Amino acid sequence: MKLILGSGSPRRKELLAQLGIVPDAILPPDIDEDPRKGELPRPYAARLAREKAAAVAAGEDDVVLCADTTVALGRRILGKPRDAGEAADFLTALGGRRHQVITAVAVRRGARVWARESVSAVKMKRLSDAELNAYLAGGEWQGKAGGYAIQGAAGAFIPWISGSFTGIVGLPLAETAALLQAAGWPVWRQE
Ligand SMILES: Cc1cn([C@H]2C[C@H](O)[C@@H](COP(=O)(O)OP(=O)(O)OP(=O)(O)O)O2)c(=O)[nH]c1=O
Repeated sequence: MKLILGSGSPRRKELLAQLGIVPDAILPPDIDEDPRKGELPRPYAARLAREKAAAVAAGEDDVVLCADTTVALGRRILGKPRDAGEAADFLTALGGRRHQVITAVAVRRGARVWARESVSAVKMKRLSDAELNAYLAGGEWQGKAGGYAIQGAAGAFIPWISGSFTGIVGLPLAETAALLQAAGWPVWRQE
């Protein structure tokens, strides 16, 4: 039995390492991440996590772990910005309001799938032009849902959250540990 992390996200590898887990392989999935027409953020994240888990090639007895993080502003899905201009639009829309961060996790072993979602609320302050421009120039928005990373400089823009910090960063560890255990992966084995 191998553990395959189906993710190219360095955050997910690091969060897994917090549990002392080092995957046997890292195989980033390649799927279409376009939302369907009218699709709501939570079902969208849940669908993507499952599709990622299905797309990773693995042996019958291997455990595949995948996740998807989506930022939701009401019914609107904010994915990874295409460029700095889109990141600026996202951050301007998020500033001064509360939004949700959904991370869906899917664990697959053979044909069986265990899945859960973690939903957190995040308040971002309204950004001044100087804050926005400096943040964009720093490049941390790249590859991050909603165009920010709470674990970096954008932590200074976030006075309040309710939910799971690890979920916002990309892999909710409470849910992940429970799903891995359910799939038969010994999370708490003693060395
Ligand atoms: C909101 C937020 C997102 N993120 C990141 C986590 C994810 O890597 C990314 C959302 O994109 P995802 O599509 O969930 O993941 P990914 O494309 O990085 O990797 P893969 O599909 O191969 O697993 O945003 C942060 O690092 N910090 C944050 O505060």
